[in-house]
Amino acid sequence: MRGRAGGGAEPLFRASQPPRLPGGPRRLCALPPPRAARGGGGVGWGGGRDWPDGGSGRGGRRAPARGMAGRRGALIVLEGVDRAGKSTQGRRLVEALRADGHCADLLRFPERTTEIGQLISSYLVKEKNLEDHAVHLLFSANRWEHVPSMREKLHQGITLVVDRYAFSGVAFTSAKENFCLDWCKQPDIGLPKPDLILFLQLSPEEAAERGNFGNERYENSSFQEKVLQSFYHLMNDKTLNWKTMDASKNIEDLHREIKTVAEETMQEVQNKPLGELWK
Ligand SMILES: Nc1ncnc2c1ncn2[C@@H]1O[C@H](COP(=O)(O)OP(=O)(O)OP(=O)(O)O)[C@@H](O)[C@H]1O
Ligand SMILES: Cc1cn([C@H]2C[C@H](O)[C@@H](COP(=O)(O)O)O2)c(=O)[nH]c1=O
Repeated sequence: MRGRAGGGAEPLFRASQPPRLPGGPRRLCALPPPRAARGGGGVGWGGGRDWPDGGSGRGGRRAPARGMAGRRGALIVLEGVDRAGKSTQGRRLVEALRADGHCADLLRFPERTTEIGQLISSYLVKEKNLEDHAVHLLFSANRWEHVPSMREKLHQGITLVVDRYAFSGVAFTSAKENFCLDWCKQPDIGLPKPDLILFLQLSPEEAAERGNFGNERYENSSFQEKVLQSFYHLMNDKTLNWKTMDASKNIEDLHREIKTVAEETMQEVQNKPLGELWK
């Protein structure tokens, strides 16, 4: 995801966007407008929040605290090297899930609109230099600051599609000199555990041929190759549900595969408790 330098990411789903009225299944979640939509500045928290009747939820009607059927949403993470297509697929997935009548929101990390996120952004665009350990902890803090709203939404029945998560945090920092995977994982222990991690596999060479590669701090192929190796180490962890997707496929074919796996996962986990990462 590009074009967020200087803070102020553009919303992926604008609050003004009219809710979709699916012809398919009725939505199972109903909730008040997100804080981000009320307070402004939020990104990806489903400004296009949809109520079952297509209403806004404002105007006196009280929303239930949980999904109507008591089911939780799935936490689905997209990972991969820079330019693998995570943002493209994340947007497509949320659009498709919503069109099918599911409640789904898109979130991305780093979430550059918060104070921590703006500091991270200025580091990534090379306006600011930060010590490597410190920036690693900032990336993690940026995730933790969103945990309360993530948990709330998941328990309200909203599926969250997350563009990068703790795995990027570990893969990028551990690709630097003198960082081990174990140290890098520590600050993210206990985050909500993803139900599915879609690894968009693409060689750094192919990724570098995609749009605007080379502008931000980590965008060079030799570093991205080290990042890829770190991802492979993380993928050996069989306590996590990694699925490798061939990101060299065209956008539509890849989208269809991702949607199928995502829907299976949503079905499987809806009555299961949300886990804690690396615990
Ligand atoms: N399957 C694909 N085939 C060819 N081009 C693609 C594909 N998916 C995405 N792209 C293009 O590659 C570029 C990067 O895509 P996108 O922003 O989705 O990747 P990303 O993984 O989110 O990148 P980053 O992590 O660097 O923000 C965009 O120009 C996008 O249109
Ligand atoms: C979450 C996270 C990300 N990074 C790196 C990975 C990318 O190079 C940038 C973010 O770019 P995007 O276009 O906004 O996806 O930051 C990282 O080093 N640590 C992290 O925790």
